[in-house]
Amino acid sequence: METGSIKKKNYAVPEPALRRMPCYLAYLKLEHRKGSQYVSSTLIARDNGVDPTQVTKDLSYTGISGKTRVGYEVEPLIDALEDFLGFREMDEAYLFGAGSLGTALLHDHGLVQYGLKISTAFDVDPNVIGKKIGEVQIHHIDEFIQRKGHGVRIGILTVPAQNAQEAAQMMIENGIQAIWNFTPVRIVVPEHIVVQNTSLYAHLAVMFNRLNSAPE
Ligand SMILES: NC(=O)c1ccc[n+]([C@@H]2O[C@H](COP(=O)([O-])OP(=O)(O)OC[C@H]3O[C@@H](n4cnc5c(N)ncnc54)[C@H](O)[C@@H]3O)[C@@H](O)[C@H]2O)c1
Repeated sequence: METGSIKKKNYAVPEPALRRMPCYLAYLKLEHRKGSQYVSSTLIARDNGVDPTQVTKDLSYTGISGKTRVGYEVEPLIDALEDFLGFREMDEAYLFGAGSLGTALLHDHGLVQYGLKISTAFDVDPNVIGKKIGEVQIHHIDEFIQRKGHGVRIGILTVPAQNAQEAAQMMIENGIQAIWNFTPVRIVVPEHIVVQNTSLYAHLAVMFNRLNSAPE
């Protein structure tokens, strides 16, 4: 794996396609483990609940196309998807707020497989500063400000909602260019800053709604 900067910009690719690609990737890895050498777009479509033409279109962004009758060669497609999604380059991130969610993310081994390594965590609580969670040391937020210019461009925001905007501002002022925002606050940032909002609860709300409106 290379260490690198924030992944190549693939802005031309629609977001729904980008969201489907990690699912195809996980599926292809399972197929690879089962010993499959080729897999058809029809099969990928069926097993992922997507239309086959959609699968072909989504996968065409990687530059790989299927062969008539046999479909896609599994291994090269895995490589192409991982390259395309930037999962093979390792980006370094700082985590802000090492509380209950921050700790869970620090314990997650999956992030590294997807090209994100949390190297340091920052907090304001004297009870956690100086401790280690997994391999990651927790420092006082002031140390981040002193580190300005150290080249880390990704920040994971897991502070309480009431501190989110202020923390985001401080992150940006000190070189963070992309914020993975787990707080429920829609933080206001300059246009050039990348923000990705993520909420487990939004999906939970959808699940409850679907469950409660399902026909008897
Ligand atoms: N997106 C999701 O699915 C999801 C799930 C759970 C929680 N959350 C949100 O994540 C955030 C954290 O939740 P939690 O349960 O881990 O809270 P928590 O109270 O356990 O942890 C928050 C941590 O942030 C620290 N902190 C406060 N101000 C800070 C600052 N300015 N800089 C750095 N650290 C600071 C606190 O000391 C604490 O350690 C909340 O905004 C919560 O709403 C989102």
